[in-house]
Amino acid sequence: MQFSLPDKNHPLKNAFRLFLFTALFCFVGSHLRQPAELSLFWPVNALLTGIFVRFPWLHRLRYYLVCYGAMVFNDTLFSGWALSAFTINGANVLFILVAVFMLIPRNGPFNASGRVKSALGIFPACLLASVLCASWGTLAQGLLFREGMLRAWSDWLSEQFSTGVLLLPFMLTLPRRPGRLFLRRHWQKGGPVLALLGAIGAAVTIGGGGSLSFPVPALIWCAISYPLWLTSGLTLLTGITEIVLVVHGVMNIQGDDSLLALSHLSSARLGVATVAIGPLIAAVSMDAIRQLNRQLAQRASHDFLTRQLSRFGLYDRLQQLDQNGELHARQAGVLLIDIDYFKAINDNYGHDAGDLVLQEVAQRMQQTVGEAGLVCRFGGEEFLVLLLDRSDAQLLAQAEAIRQRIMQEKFKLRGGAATVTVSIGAASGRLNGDSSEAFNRLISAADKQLFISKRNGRNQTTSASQTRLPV
Ligand SMILES: Nc1nc2c(ncn2[C@@H]2O[C@H](COP(=O)(O)OP(=O)(O)OP(=O)(O)O)[C@@H](O)[C@H]2O)c(=O)[nH]1
Repeated sequence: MQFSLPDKNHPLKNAFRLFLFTALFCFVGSHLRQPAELSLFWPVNALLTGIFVRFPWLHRLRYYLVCYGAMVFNDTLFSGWALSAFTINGANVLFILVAVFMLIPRNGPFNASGRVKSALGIFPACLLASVLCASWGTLAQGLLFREGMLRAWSDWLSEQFSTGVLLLPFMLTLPRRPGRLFLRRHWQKGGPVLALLGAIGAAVTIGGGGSLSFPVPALIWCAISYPLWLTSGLTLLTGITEIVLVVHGVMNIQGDDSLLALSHLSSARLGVATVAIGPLIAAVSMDAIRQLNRQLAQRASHDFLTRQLSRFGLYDRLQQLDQNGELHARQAGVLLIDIDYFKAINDNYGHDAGDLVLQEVAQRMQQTVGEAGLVCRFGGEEFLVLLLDRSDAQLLAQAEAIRQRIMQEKFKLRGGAATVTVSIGAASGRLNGDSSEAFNRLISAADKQLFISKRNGRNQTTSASQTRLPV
């Protein structure tokens, strides 16, 4: 199934299609007028709102006039109305205008996050649009149908509000090829739909005031299992089904002796239970989402292989410390540590062995600096150690301790044991002003020292304050 979309370059074609669309759904709506004057569903307002919000460039006076024309045309032709066709349909256009104005995306085209935001705004938008639409409509209708104003107003409002809230989420989230998307991804996950059918069946069988809420847990299960548009579609269908079943007396919300022998209270209790379980299911799934977010954050901030901070994680940690004022004016020491001839380890022992060396080197570094230092895999076979509040002499001593610890104990690799050495560049300074800038300056100073260590034969530490320590 693919929709034929409005085309910016063909205004006449758009106007023609909008006219037909509006007239068609007005025709459908006016044949749902029951029991008498007011329609059971008047979907055209919500449908047009959805179209105008999804295609904001249609939000032009001329297209509203086309829709209004189609509404008046339908009522003049099929309802036999004259002047009232003009006044009553003003209420419909008012609904569309208010809802579109509140939901239309203001920052650029209608993207996915815009849709979600619009979905959240549907409730207040429909409420305001329905109140205004019902007020205007009741004035016109009061003259026409001579009904009690308050009753007419509340009927009108509740119909417009419920139809808008049911239809618009679906309209705003529906993808272009829903059929193909559904078949490709979700056809095996039938459980939630079966539960929904079961819940509606139970509501019909049990009846009573609580039965309307029976589908709530199944709909939340749908929300967890299916995409937004599909859940919105199923919610729409459930809502329509319930209203139709109630109207035709199939679903008896007043309770009835012909139904299961359950009291009103039992039905209400079941209803309350299903409502209560709804937020619980939502809370459990939110908890799962939060856990997943934590795992993702952990993955982004830590290097998968060595389990040490990634470069991103280090900067993130520094930012946190900085925001807490824990870095200001403190002495920071940076050690840039690069494994010597690491390519040869890969070449001689294989990439897996190279990975083991990286893990073991990181572990030895962490054991040497302990909790006091931050160890980060800065990239490839290069590590960074950050130590706070150390004098230059202490920083160099720490660097030497790391170097010795890595060099002294051979690494057990498949096919033998190898001595691994590292070259270190050290730099230190006070973190005044912008801490991240000061930190970057330290890194670049340490990098220069690392280069000198490499150039002078590797397996040594060089520092900005005290050049080259002995091998
Ligand atoms: N096994 C493994 N190898 C890596 C990883 N990341 C980078 N390398 C390798 O590290 C090697 C770095 O090589 P070079 O930059 O030439 O450095 P080197 O051989 O250590 O030489 P020097 O630094 O000059 O002493 C490259 O062969 C990369 O493929 C990794 O995650 N695992």
